[in-house]
Amino acid sequence: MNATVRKEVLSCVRRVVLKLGSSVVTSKKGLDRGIIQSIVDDICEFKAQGKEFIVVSSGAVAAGVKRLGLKGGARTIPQKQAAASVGQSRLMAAYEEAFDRHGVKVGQMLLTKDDLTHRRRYLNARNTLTTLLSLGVVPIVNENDTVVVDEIKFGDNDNLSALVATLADTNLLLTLTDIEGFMDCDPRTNPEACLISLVEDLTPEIKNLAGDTSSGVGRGGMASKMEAAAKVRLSGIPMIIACGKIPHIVKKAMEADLCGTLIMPAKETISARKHWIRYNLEPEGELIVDQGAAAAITRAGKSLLPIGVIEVRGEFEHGASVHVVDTIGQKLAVGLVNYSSDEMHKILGRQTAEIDWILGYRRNDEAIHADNLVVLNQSEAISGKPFLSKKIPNG
Ligand SMILES: Nc1ncnc2c1ncn2[C@@H]1O[C@H](COP(=O)(O)OP(=O)(O)O)[C@@H](O)[C@H]1O
Ligand SMILES: N[C@@H](CCC(=O)OP(=O)(O)O)C(=O)O
Repeated sequence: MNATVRKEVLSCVRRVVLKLGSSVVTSKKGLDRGIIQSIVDDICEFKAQGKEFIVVSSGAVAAGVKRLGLKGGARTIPQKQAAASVGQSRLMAAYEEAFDRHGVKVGQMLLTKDDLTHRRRYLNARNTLTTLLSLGVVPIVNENDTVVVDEIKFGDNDNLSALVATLADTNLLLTLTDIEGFMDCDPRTNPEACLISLVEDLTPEIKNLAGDTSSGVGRGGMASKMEAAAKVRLSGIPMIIACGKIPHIVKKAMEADLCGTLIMPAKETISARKHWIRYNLEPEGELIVDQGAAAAITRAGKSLLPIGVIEVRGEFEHGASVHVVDTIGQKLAVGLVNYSSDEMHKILGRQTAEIDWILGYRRNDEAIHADNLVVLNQSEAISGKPFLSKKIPNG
C-alpha cells in the first residue's frame, strides 16, 4: 500500500523544491562540500530527464560561524547576521562549483518575509523563479538573514520552502535533514523512536509528535517541518522528509524508495491566492460574527456580510487581512476586508442596502467576499475522519 501510494504520488513529479537543512550541508568542520556535490549530482541526473529543481538551502549561519571562528557560535542577532553574510557567499560558491561540474548554472535568491507578503513582490518573486527555471538555471534560495530581525523573519527555512513550493507551483517538497524522517518522538531523546513512513492526514495529534531541534545548527526541528507540511499539503503538494546523509537520497526519494516520511496532500486544497492570504499575510484585526454568519461562511462557503458582524477589534485599512472569529473566540477564517475598521464600526449589523447612506458610498456589498476568505482547518473539518498513519519500525 505504502509503496503503491509513493509510486503514484511520484509518477507525476515535474518540479521539485529541495530543502537542505544546515545539519546536511555543514559538519563540525564547516561546509560539507562532499555531501553538497553528491546531492547536486543526483539533482543533475533528474534535471537531464527534464525535471526542474529549486533548492532552498540553509547553512549560511553555520558556515559563517566556522569561517569567522566564533567560538560558542553566533550569540547576538548582529553576530548571526554577520555570520550569514560571510557564510552565504561560501554556500553559493560551493553550489556554483558543484553544479558547474555538470555545466548547470545557478542563481541566488535571498528572500524576506516582506517579499512574500506584498502581492506585487510575491508575484515578482514568482516571475523570477519561473524565468530562472525556464532558462535551465537552478535557483538557490535562502532567507536574507542579513537584513531581518527575529520579529520579521520566516524563522526557519522549512516554512520558507513551503511558501516557495506553493509560489512556484511545484509537485513535491523534498526536505533533507539529519534524521531518517518524521518519528513518533524525538529519536535524540528516545532511542525507541519509530519512523512514520506515511502520513495521510496531518491531524493535531500527529503534529504533536514533532519536537524542536537539538542539532545545535538547525532551527525549528521537526515541529517547523510539520508546519511546512500543513502548508504544502493544502496546496495539493506532497512532502517527503528524509535523511540527507544517506548516499543518493535524492535519487532514492524520487524513485519512490521507501525512505523517510511521505506526507500526503490534503483531499480538499485551496488556490495559490487563498494560500497566500492564509499563510503569507499577518492579520491586523478581528471581526466577531454571529452564529448565522459563522455557519454561512464555514458550511456554505458564503461571503461575510456586514449584517453578520457584531464587533470589530483592532485598527486596519480596507484591504487588510483580518481574522473572522465566533462569539466564543474561535478563529473561523481569515480574509481580506473590504472596509477599514472605522468603516466597519459604522456598518456592522446593518443591511447591505444601508451601507450607501451610512458611509455615503458603497465599496462592496460584502465585508469579506468569499473569494478572499479562507476557512481555517478546512481539510480536517471537511474530511472529518480520524487520522491514519502507517508505522514501519526503522524503515
Ligand atoms: N518526532 C521527531 N522525529 C524526528 N526528529 C525530531 C522529532 N522531534 C524533534 N526532532 C528533531 O528534529 C531535528 C531535525 O530538525 P533540525 O535540527 O531543525 O534540522 P534541519 O537543520 O535539517 O532543519 C532532528 O535532529 C531531531 O532531533
Ligand atoms: N537562513 C539560515 C537557516 C535557518 C534554518 O531554518 O536552518 P535549518 O533549520 O537548518 O533549515 C541559514 O542559512 O543559516
